[in-house]
Amino acid sequence: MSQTVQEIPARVASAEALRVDDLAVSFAVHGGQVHAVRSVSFHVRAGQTLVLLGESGSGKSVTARAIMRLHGRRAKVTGRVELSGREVLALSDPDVRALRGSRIALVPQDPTAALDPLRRVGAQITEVLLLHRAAPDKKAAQARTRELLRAVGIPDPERAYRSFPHEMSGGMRQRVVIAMGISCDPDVIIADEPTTALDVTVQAQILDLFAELQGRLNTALLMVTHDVHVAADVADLVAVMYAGRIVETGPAADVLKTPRHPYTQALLDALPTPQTARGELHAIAGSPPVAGQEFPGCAFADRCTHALDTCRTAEPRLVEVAPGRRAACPVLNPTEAP
Ligand SMILES: Nc1ncnc2c1ncn2[C@@H]1O[C@H](COP(=O)(O)OP(=O)(O)OP(=O)(O)O)[C@@H](O)[C@H]1O
Repeated sequence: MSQTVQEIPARVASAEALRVDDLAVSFAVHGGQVHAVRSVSFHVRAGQTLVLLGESGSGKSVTARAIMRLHGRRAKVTGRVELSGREVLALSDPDVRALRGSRIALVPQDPTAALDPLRRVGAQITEVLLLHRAAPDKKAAQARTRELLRAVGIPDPERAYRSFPHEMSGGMRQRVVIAMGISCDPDVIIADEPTTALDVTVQAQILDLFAELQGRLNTALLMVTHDVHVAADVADLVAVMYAGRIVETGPAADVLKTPRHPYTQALLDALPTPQTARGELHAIAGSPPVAGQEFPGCAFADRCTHALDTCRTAEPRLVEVAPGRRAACPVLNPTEAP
């Protein structure tokens, strides 16, 4: 018999759902390699939300796609990705396909692209349930689809069930994609800028929905965003990315309150506040690195107000700066000489 969302047993809160170790992704391009992601390591436990935060081009989406093995043939991926104890990068293609949608689900930025425009919403969710054998038969899958549409806050699930995607608002479509994502009770949900395409009030509703579902389902959530407010809203842990690397990571409340890397500080300084007068925004000086740009030292040095000469020659390592917190800036976090 199929389970309702409320009936799904709670996962063990301390269980590690996703572990990424030393992930590196590079792309073969004309005349060389673009190193899009390097030395990325983190883990997310059941019930936790980790936000990958950074500007456009920092490597957030490439990281998310590599975890799901959606990186394409031109990419070279090294490192380890462990999903509930299974090594994803070593699995065969059919095994990875079986994992996607069942143990790990993706909620993309654009819900329209994730849905078939020619098929009714209910049929699309029912199909996912049957494909992954999450319901014993069609009737049970249809009943569970209605339950899922209700669980993601769609006011008239019956009508939504029979609707085509274009008959729904962007926010409702994103709820449908989330319903599809949680349909097989995955261990991990990856949400890649899930609210960027939505207007502000709908954004807040969708973030509330993620929080509510997390409380109920105890799924691990990896969210990708460039928006500090989104990170502050949903994250337990945050990993700040710059030029393909994590430059700072730790509990979101600490990292966003007392950042220990100049890039995180700059991101926070660039936020408008109710007191910010027009024209007074502190945009981060300089521009982010372009794809393929290589740095002998710290990639942020040219934009950093704290940079020393050594920052341009020696690559900073991510080191523990407080319990549970790591940052890759020896200038803000000097260690005592041996
Ligand atoms: N298929 C590809 N071939 C070559 N380079 C790529 C490819 N996909 C991504 N990149 C490069 O990898 C880097 C990281 O891209 P990524 O999409 O992860 O950034 P992001 O932080 O998610 O930003 P955005 O929010 O704009 O997607 C960028 O420099 C991008 O140009």
